[in-house]
Amino acid sequence: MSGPRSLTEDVFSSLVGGLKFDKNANALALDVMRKRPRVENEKSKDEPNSGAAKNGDNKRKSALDFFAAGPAKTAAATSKKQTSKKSEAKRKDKTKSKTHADSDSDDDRVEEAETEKAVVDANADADADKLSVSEVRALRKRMRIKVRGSDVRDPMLSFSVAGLQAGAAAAGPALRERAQTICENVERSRYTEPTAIQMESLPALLAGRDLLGCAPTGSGKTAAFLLPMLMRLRTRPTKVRGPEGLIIAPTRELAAQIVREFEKLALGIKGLRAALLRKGIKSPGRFDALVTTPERLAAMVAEKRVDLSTVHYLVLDEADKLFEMGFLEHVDEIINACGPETQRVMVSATMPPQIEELAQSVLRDPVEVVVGTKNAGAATIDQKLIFAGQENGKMTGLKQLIQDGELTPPTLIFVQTKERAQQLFEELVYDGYKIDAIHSDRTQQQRDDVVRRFRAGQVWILICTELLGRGIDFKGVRCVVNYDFPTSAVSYVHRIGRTGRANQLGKAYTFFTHDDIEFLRPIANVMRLSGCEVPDWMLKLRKPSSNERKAMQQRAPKRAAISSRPSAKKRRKMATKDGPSRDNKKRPLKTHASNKSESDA
Ligand SMILES: Nc1ncnc2c1ncn2[C@@H]1O[C@H](COP(=O)(O)OP(=O)(O)OP(=O)(O)O)[C@@H](O)[C@H]1O
Repeated sequence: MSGPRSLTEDVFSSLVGGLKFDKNANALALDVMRKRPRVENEKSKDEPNSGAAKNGDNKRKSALDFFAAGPAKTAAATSKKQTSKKSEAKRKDKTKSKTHADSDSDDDRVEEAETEKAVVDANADADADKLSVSEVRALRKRMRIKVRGSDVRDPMLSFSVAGLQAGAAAAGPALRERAQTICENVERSRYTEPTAIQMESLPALLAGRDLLGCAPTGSGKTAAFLLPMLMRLRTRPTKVRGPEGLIIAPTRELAAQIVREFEKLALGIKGLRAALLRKGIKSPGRFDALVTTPERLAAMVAEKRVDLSTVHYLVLDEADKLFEMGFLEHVDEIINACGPETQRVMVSATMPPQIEELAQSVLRDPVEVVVGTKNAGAATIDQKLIFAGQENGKMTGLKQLIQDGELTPPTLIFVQTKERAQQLFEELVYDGYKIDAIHSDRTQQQRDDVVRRFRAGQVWILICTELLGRGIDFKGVRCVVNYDFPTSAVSYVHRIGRTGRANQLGKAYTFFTHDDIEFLRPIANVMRLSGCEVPDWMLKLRKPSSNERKAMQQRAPKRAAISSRPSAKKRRKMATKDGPSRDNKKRPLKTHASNKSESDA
């Protein structure tokens, strides 16, 4: 008997040979296909390829507007800001009178009247911020925002109590206080204005819509889904009822970071708590929001330790990664366990077309937002390719970069495997750099410790694998080095995206050898789309076939070990010819700085 196809099967067929997505087999997907109208608010095609490199400078400039505080504000936006100030003053008056009413009486009718008044006030205040249709169109064009979907709301130009409350107007005066607290937290975080993705996501998500958001690395997608979540979660009695919000991320490191961001933005909101789902966690259902990796959650659902039927706001962060094989089966289970009414949010800096189609199939009448050029690197990153000839040329090249002062700390160096992370660490640790390595072979405590010390500036160069490739926000990272060539353009975009975040400038160096040349073109293409100079010959290289690309993604190429020591064979030869081999000379004890704390523990 053949049952309905799962998402896993669908993605598998898409990965093994063209997308054969069976919409009819999936009731939910079928429903989506019937219901989803496709109204184009803006031109939806990506920028044409030609001329992109020529216009690189202009593109970089306009792309910097992801953080709206950029210099080129439209007159419209400025005048609306003044209006917004007026409405904020009005709002303060109203808040005063509201507080007065609250303290004077606890009569239910007063409470009801207040609810209605607050809703009307919020809408009126939000209306004061309203742009005309042509202003909205001009703003989106200037900020390179494309929006698709039915009944899309206007962008939110400022973080205001009225704006936050108007979106979620149904909830009444208690929410006004919450919106006020959120705005204070936003201000404390020094978010002066919403970024492009936040401008569009907030109104849609506050209104309860599903959303698919694609915006460059470091452009504020986390707050784009967290702020509406904070407005949409209900404060509840203390008894255990199950989480209302759920955020899935591909790595524990990213999940932990999202919890920290939640706590920062929710500070002072009574009764709203988020937790990282850990093995030993007691009664996870008592938290309002859970943040987790798919495997951990699926395991706990299977053990019946978490019930997801209460979830009404589900986020898939780094959604395209979560729809890849290995994660997809669990993600599929999680989406089903949350129930069909859950609001679904998917965001990422990259969204390959076949994954996008899959993601679309689980969204209902979504608003789609694309900021900048899809699948390109952030325009704040100066990207460079370095030809190293052979494998051992990379070490020479790296040391040269260090000597030339190009590796401004804090720096991240990406390699393709944990073994190579260890090898590179052992090569560099003797040179006296404040260096460490993070990969999946290290214990969770070591990983947490390394991340903490890197954030604190105690580690200047951090060697890492793809484990840190997605979503991690180390604010000050000035430089990223791809010591090993990334296995896909998507991986490249995310790796280099650890720098150049939040409108800061960053540098990215990528080494390539003779063997990497066959996969150079997709990376050169990303660079061109991001507005960087690339030699013409790279863009004219043969395009790797989709099978070659898939093979490369699944298995990184074999590379000679990173070592300045001669190979074992050479050492044996040297030992018989020249007496004792160099290997017999004792090297200093090699330890990670954090191994100490591990053995101390
Ligand atoms: N409105 C804002 N103004 C200024 N800074 C902001 C704003 N929103 C977010 N940020 C900051 O920008 C940085 C990047 O944000 P975030 O980590 O959400 O990026 P992202 O888009 O999720 O990146 P990635 O694709 O790599 O996951 C963070 O340090 C965050 O605190």
